[in-house]
Amino acid sequence: MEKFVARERELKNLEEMYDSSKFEMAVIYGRRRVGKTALIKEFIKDKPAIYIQGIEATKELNLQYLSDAIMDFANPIQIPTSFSFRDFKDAFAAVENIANQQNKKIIFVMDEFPYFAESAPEISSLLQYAIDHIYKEYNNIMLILCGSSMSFMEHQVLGYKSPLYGRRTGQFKIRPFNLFDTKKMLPQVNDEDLLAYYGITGGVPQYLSFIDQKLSVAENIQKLFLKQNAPLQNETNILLQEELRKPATYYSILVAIANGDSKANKIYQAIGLKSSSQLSPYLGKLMELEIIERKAPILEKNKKKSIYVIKDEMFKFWFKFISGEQDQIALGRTKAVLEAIMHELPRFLGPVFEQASIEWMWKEENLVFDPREIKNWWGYNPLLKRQEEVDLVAVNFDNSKAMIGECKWKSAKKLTSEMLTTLQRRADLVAQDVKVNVVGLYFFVKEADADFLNAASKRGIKVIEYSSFFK
Ligand SMILES: Nc1ncnc2c1ncn2[C@@H]1O[C@H](COP(=O)(O)OP(=O)(O)OP(=O)(O)O)[C@@H](O)[C@H]1O
Repeated sequence: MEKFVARERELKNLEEMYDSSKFEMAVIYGRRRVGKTALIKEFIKDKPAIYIQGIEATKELNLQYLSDAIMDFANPIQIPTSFSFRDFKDAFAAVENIANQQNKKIIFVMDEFPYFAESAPEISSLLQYAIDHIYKEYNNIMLILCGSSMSFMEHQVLGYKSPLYGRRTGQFKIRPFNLFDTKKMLPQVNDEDLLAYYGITGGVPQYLSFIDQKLSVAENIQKLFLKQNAPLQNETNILLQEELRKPATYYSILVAIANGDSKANKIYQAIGLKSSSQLSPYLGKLMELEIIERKAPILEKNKKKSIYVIKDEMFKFWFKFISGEQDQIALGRTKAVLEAIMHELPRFLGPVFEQASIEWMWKEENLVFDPREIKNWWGYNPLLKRQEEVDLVAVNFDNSKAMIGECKWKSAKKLTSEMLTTLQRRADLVAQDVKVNVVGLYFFVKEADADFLNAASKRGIKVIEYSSFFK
């Protein structure tokens, strides 16, 4: 693996758990390829740890591998034998015996926990027994359960119906990298290309690890999606198949959303379902997996105003540029496909830049107030008789104040003073609609020239150039 980067907060919290004088149980979960195992390996690398990964196999084989891991830890130089514990109960008890013998706190990691539970459904109850009657008595075990089946981890491990409910002392939902962590992974890439890679991969560490920093963006797109056996050519299908029973229906829903159907009543019609209530379980599941999200304008209470959009950036890129071209790609006719992607890419990066600007705002310390929420806003402008949108609205703790921002991923010469007027007009519209006092206007741009900076400054609008994000 490349050099491990980011995850500072998670590592610090895990360290604190390890240093405590009590039994601790951390639950780590998140999307596939997001770096759960990498985080665990980094955390345990210089600590006494029994690490075992569940596999899609029988109970006997999972127990055998667990037994091997425990015996290896207890006696690393022993010649391998085929000893196996009688059952998981004995294996869990043995972990405690070893910790007691060695007289130190040990970490016991069960990675891919859902595979253990599939092969041996009693495992959660047996683990609960071990925690309540053994581990909590001696306080020298830190247990880590990890899994990428998010629904399994959320319902069967964290949920109140699980025997393990209430045992965890720390919970870590691992998310893709933001722009700033993405930069740590691709330090040699220039900032402009960085935004493209962030947009294409959604900051998922494994996808970032496929990027060759010496190649151009076009060459990397070719390498990741278009070449024969390209690692992401079929990744969305693989993920849908792994997580869902009826991937075909989900696939059609994603195609509909990617084509611009954002309301439930449009989506169910587009895919031939009978009603929007038939659609809801599918949408629910896709939201749980964080592939799509339901969006509403900031501070909007009326649920009817919400729309569905693809949240996972890699899915967004794939459904926009790859899904319709699979036949061409299979035939190796990728030149025109790549040309079309590169032509559309700046537009695709518009919303990515909005997201990056929001992340800048969350991290910036010298704002007029600390935001409680930062989101888009959209609504009807009665004077212009049309819908208007604002890229970024940040509100303070009691929703009384707002900062308003517009984001433009365009070269300096395409910026005009009308754009500043539009921002001011829209800020007034937001102020009226959500009853806030606007205390700051921001214009986020790729780059700006002196004329634009002057014009903005005269109107009290702060211009934030993309290059300053990293200072
Ligand atoms: N913090 C990190 N720093 C550098 N590279 C990372 C980091 N996290 C993940 N990676 C890269 O991403 C790859 C995938 O990560 P990992 O296998 O840990 O993901 P996972 O969430 O356990 O995935 P899965 O659920 O699919 O097994 C790693 O092999 C590594 O190349």
